[in-house]
Amino acid sequence: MLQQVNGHSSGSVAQNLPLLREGLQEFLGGDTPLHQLDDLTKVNPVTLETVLRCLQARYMADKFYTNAGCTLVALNPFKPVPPLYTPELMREYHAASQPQKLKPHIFTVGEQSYRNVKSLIEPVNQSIVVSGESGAGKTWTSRCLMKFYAVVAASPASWESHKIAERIEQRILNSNPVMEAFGNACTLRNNNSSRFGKFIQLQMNSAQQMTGAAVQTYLLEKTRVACQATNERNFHIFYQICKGASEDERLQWHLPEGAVFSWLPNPEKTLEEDCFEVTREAMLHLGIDTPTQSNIFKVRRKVIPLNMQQR
Ligand SMILES: Nc1ncnc2c1ncn2[C@@H]1O[C@H](COP(=O)(O)OP(=O)(O)OP(=O)(O)O)[C@@H](O)[C@H]1O
Repeated sequence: MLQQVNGHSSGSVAQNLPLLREGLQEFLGGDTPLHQLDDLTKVNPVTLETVLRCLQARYMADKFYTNAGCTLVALNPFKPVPPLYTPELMREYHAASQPQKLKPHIFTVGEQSYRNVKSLIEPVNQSIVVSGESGAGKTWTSRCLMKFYAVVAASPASWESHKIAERIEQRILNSNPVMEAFGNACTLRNNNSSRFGKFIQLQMNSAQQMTGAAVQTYLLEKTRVACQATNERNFHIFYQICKGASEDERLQWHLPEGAVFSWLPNPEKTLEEDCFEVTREAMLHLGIDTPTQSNIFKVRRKVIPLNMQQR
């Protein structure tokens, strides 16, 4: 797309350079401030510069979502923006007669897919592809979508079914900390980088209420357990265990207090992801009881920590 300018192929760009520059000046100096362009299809001429300038202007104005036709471009704000993700806003997008007319948002994408399922006589599965480079915000965006569906697709009629829906909702949200503890690690680009791909399936009944979820994972970077790049870390779960195990558990799991392990580099980095309690709590909600958890966390072979070997 970016190789074509005003309908001409890149071969004729040189001849049209003055025209292009003129168009560029006109666009950049036009009446509409760039941050107000909420759809990249309105950018003209379509060049790398105009698209990036538009996204930059929107980013500076705290507008992190921009449409590009039927695709949504999400910029990572790299700061918390709580008002952008409130349940009230979710309901606003859900209740809107034409959500696509509201400001670009991941909730528009979520709602559109939800309506596509709902509106059809014979429901058709809907897929949302979240892609981008490491640290772009894919995990964040998927979490947002799951929260969105947990809110909008869980309003059943009876108290009993309400309780069931609430449990499913809680389980869906609790799958995130567990998957992230076991499959995410701190890398140079992202403190909470997913080292695996995932296909998340949310299941609904004929009344479009959430009835379950399934997650398929693939391509887990298993080699990270034994080998990590300089300044990167192993999977979060190992640090969580080392930092969060109780005294009894340390004895049981052969993890002396203050032990240093060569396969756990950079333990001094304190990350919010290092919270063992959150993982355990989430596992409990998923139906993994404490004895089963203990079996998972147990280090079966006696591991001699580095600093103990020197003594
Ligand atoms: N919409 C957002 N609002 C606030 N912070 C965000 C948002 N999106 C991303 N972030 C921040 O950026 C960090 C990286 O995002 P995330 O982990 O989702 O990237 P990713 O694309 O999944 O990366 P990887 O491919 O390495 O797993 C998050 O931990 C979070 O701090």
